[in-house]
Amino acid sequence: MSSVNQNPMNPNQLIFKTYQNLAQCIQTHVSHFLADSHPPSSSSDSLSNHHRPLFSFSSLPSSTSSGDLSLIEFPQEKSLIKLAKPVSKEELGRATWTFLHTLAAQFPNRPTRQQKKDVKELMTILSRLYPCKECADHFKEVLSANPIQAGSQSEFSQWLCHVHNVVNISLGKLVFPCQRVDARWGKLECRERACSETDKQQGVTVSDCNWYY
Ligand SMILES: Cc1cc2nc3c(=O)[nH]c(=O)nc-3n(C[C@H](O)[C@H](O)[C@H](O)COP(=O)(O)OP(=O)(O)OC[C@H]3O[C@@H](n4cnc5c(N)ncnc54)[C@H](O)[C@@H]3O)c2cc1C
Repeated sequence: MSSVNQNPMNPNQLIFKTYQNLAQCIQTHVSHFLADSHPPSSSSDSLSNHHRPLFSFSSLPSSTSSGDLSLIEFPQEKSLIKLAKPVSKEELGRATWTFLHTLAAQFPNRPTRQQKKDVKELMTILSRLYPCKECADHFKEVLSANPIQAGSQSEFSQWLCHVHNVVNISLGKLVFPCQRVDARWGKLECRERACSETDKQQGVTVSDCNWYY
């Protein structure tokens, strides 16, 4: 006896069967996707699973170690991305003062003419480009009443402490004791390049030769 199908499908049945297979296929993929969207129990599992979607909202961690910041983990990238949220005037101010006082703490004891010019320009540019307009305008006035002094590291850090205090006073904040500025803003933990032979011959200190260019 031949094994040929004795009941061949008519064209309508064939089309119906094809759609049925297609629907089943889609259903299978969707259920795999949903299963993948739930985070696995260990972080190593999550990193080795290459079929996970890049991220899905259902897999967002409910809380993070960074307090109120919302973070999305990209398992394959092993990186954290902060969801954008507006930066407050206070946060911006603290970050900028941190940058400026840290810069002043690293400033050379014997700055070159170029370095003195650079910090002066930096302050002027800051007073023009500072992202908070009212702060920038106020800082312009502060600078014109208190011209920058950057003849040495201590001169620059004391001047900066003074202008920060001018801003503090205008905001009704406490005045910082500038004799304590070195205790508050110490040296930066950063790998330093070795001094060249010329630097050493000229008696340039390690902290200063990192600055010479
Ligand atoms: C150039 C500039 C201009 C600004 N202008 C304005 C403005 O017009 N209006 C406004 O609302 N905000 C302004 N801000 C922001 C404001 O100065 C503060 O940064 C913000 O209010 C947050 O204050 P804070 O109390 O957390 O400490 P911050 O003043 O940000 O100080 C940060 C830290 O620095 C230390 N510190 C404080 N004073 C001194 C000092 N004199 N010397 C050394 N270290 C010090 C303290 O440990 C303090 O915690 C300005 C910021 C900058 C950088």
